[in-house]
Amino acid sequence: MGREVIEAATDRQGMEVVLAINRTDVGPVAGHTVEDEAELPRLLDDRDPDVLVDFTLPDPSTRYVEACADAGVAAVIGTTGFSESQLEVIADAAESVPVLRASNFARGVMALRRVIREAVETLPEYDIELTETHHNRKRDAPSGTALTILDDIDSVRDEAADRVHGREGEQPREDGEVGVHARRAGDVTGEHELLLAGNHEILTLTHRAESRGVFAAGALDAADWLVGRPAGEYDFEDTI
Ligand SMILES: NC(=O)C1=CN([C@@H]2O[C@H](COP(=O)(O)OP(=O)(O)OC[C@H]3O[C@@H](n4cnc5c(N)ncnc54)[C@H](OP(=O)(O)O)[C@@H]3O)[C@@H](O)[C@H]2O)C=CC1
Ligand SMILES: O=C(O)C1=N[C@H](C(=O)O)C[C@H](O)C1
Repeated sequence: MGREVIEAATDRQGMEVVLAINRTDVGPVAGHTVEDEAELPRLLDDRDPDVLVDFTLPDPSTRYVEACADAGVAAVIGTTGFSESQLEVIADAAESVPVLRASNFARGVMALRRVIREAVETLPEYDIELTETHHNRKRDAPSGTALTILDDIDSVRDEAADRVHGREGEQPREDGEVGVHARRAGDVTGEHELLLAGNHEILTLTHRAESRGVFAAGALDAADWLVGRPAGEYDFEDTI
């Protein structure tokens, strides 16, 4: 994703890449020298970017957002898989600078989330199963988007659902539970499908990302929107 973001930002009118970092030396990307992430605090002071866009892992991501808070730089976070304590670090940073975190920067997923909330409210008694499919290199499961969708479901139901991750052996479905299934295969960019079933009918709502460019474009839209906002935590939905 880092590569996608650097390339998209380089091509975008009105945007300038003043700094690119990575853990390992990967050579130049889109003509930009990629520098050592250990140098981030100094580089933020020297280059003075308006905003940092991060797609890495939870541990580096929280270190980067702390560095942004110290340097007064806004942060867009696309990384997924944070623990509760790491989310607290992000919330602390957001007391000093604007921070926008989203598990999925595809606009179609923003629309999917709205439709899912509507469908779950309209069909309160229906069984729900959520399936996500990603490439075989993805580390976190279920995906960040799946967790966001599960929170969306809880937000419109009277009670938080029991999340049942896969099923094995004697495990009949309980009322109100939501089955969650993570598939990892090949080069799949990212698919999320919510199935609602009951009353002799089935409704499936699916989003399929066809290229990682869609996430980079959304993250840059978010970056553009975030610059100049007051300190605080923001969501991709706030940008619409
Ligand atoms: N919000 C959204 O729309 C999207 C979110 N994502 C999320 O973005 C994240 C990154 O995804 P993706 O680009 O596919 O993952 P990759 O594994 O391809 O890249 C991870 C990056 O993090 C770096 N990294 C790994 N470990 C460390 C470390 N300990 N310290 C510093 N840097 C480290 C890697 O550096 P190195 O090159 O040295 O290995 C690499 O640049 C994931 O959490 C994914 O779920 C992905 C797509 C869309
Ligand atoms: O790791 C990925 O690739 C993706 N991760 C995000 C997630 O965990 O939801 C978003 C997208 O589905 C691609």
